[in-house]
Amino acid sequence: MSHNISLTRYLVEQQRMDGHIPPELRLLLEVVARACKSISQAVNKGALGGVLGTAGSENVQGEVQKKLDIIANEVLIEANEWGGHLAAMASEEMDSIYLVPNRYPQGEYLLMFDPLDGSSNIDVNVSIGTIFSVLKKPEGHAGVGEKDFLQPGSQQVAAGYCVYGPQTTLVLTVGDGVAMFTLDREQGSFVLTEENVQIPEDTQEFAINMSNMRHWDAPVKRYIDECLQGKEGPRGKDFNMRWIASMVADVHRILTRGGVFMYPWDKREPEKAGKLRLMYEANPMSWLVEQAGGAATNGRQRILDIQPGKLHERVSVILGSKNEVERVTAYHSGL
Ligand SMILES: O=P(O)(O)OC[C@H]1O[C@](O)(COP(=O)(O)O)[C@@H](O)[C@@H]1O
Ligand SMILES: [Mg+2]
Ligand SMILES: [Mg+2]
Repeated sequence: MSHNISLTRYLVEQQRMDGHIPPELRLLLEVVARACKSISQAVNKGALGGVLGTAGSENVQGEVQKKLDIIANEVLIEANEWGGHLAAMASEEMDSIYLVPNRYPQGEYLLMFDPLDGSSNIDVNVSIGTIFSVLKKPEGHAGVGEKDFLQPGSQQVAAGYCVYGPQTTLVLTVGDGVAMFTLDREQGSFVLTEENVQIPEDTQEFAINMSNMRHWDAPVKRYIDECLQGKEGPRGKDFNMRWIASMVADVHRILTRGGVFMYPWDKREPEKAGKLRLMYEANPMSWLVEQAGGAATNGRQRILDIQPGKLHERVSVILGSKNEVERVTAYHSGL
């Protein structure tokens, strides 16, 4: 593989190949990438740029917003609203959908994002990221409303994330495998560094917030308990554990070397299906993981098959190496 293929060239080639992606989608993804580049600059400046700390406000889910949550949200909106490819956007940080203003050309795509994932890691200089997902506006009616966004993840036409870590890496799928692009700061462009990413089917590494153990449901307890028994237990092998608390960084590790990630339903807030958001976190990550040969379920059902009931819907998430995800899912049906 040549290491000089820019994101633009990769997308142009995807567009040419059997018309894999339409030109409007290619341009939209380039704008998202440009916004990520700009968020990456802000992240890099840290205290020097005055971007650390809280903003003194709360988002729609009652979470305290960090300055960077708001900055990243604004960067994504400003970059995308005038391009002519979008009908509307939705974000973890906004109560309702954002319609492209009338003064700008209207498009046929819907963009969803978690502008800054891993907010608790911003101030401690640990990897954070942006997660995004693109749907097509359903045909047959004028205008756009929240209902248009309520499509299962299997309808996504593009999904990806950008992780701001020791390197800034953009990871993308348009339904033809997963590709990774590293930001070359001297050139100012994302360069293809990994194609056809594959997650190994087996793993000896799990990611879960162990402090919630006493609140989990029996199938998750059983799975983790068996992992912890290591060589002496029913699994017959030792397991390692990682928990970064930025989903974007945990998923990036899994796409790089395998593993299983879980943020299951728990008893702390039993009325919520989970902590993570279906539209901005679970759907895009699940599609990437499936495209890399892994699996993603909520314990009972494939995440990409879930019909969302509302924009800010939450979901229980188990994703990563196929055999482990299948095992945890089987435990949920009592097997
Ligand atoms: O602090 P906890 O409960 O372990 O939660 C960590 C999880 O919360 C999240 O940070 C939620 O994302 P936001 O920072 O976008 O709210 C995930 O990225 C991560 O997996
Ligand atoms: Mg998040
Ligand atoms: Mg967020």
